[in-house]
Amino acid sequence: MMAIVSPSLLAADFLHLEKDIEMINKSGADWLHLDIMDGMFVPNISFGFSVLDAIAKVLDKPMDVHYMTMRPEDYIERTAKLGAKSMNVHIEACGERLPDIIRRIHTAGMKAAVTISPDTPVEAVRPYINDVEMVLVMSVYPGFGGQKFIEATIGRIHALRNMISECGSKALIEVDGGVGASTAPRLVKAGCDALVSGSYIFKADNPIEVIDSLKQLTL
Ligand SMILES: O=C(CO)[C@@H](O)[C@H](O)COP(=O)(O)O
Ligand SMILES: [Co+2]
Repeated sequence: MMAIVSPSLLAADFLHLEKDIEMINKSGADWLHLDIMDGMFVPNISFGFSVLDAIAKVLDKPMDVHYMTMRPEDYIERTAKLGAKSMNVHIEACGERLPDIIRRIHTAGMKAAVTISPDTPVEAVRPYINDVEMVLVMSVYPGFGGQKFIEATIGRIHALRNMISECGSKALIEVDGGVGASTAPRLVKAGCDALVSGSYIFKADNPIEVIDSLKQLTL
């Protein structure tokens, strides 16, 4: 099976977003990854619903929305209204509200992904592993694009892959941060199903070819 590729729009040219969305539509990308930040959960602010609404009108691919916010549950219905495929919420932000948030994401008709930052043990997702469609593993500290890949992520992906098979879960593993030519093949080998990649794709001379090269990585 080919890797799922989800380009992260954070690295796009925000003055010419339409051009980048058209490129994504033409490309072999499976999803479009959209990073929402609130300046509280992470020390940065990205973009909000006025931008998401505009994107939704021209985008042909499913939206993979990554909430780096303290209260993602406040936006479940609006995210579903956009037509988003999945909502990725951080375990560190949701705490004990997580089971209810997962239920509400499903009721709104979306797939739910539980997301873990680099310092959160992989074991923290075990209680939810049969309830979510995906686990998003951060391979950088969330908040900014263009950071260096944290090598310890490879071991974390192996551990998560083992947990998923032990528990008979169908959850996909997605990885986010510093994914490029030297890291993507090792991540897929370790058991990743889906690769989020921002700078490596959008800063390339030929982003469509880069997306294809990531897709060629077989699971
Ligand atoms: O969620 C985030 C950052 O917080 C990511 O989705 C980044 O946007 C990935 O960018 P690169 O590391 O691939 O440049
Ligand atoms: Co992201």
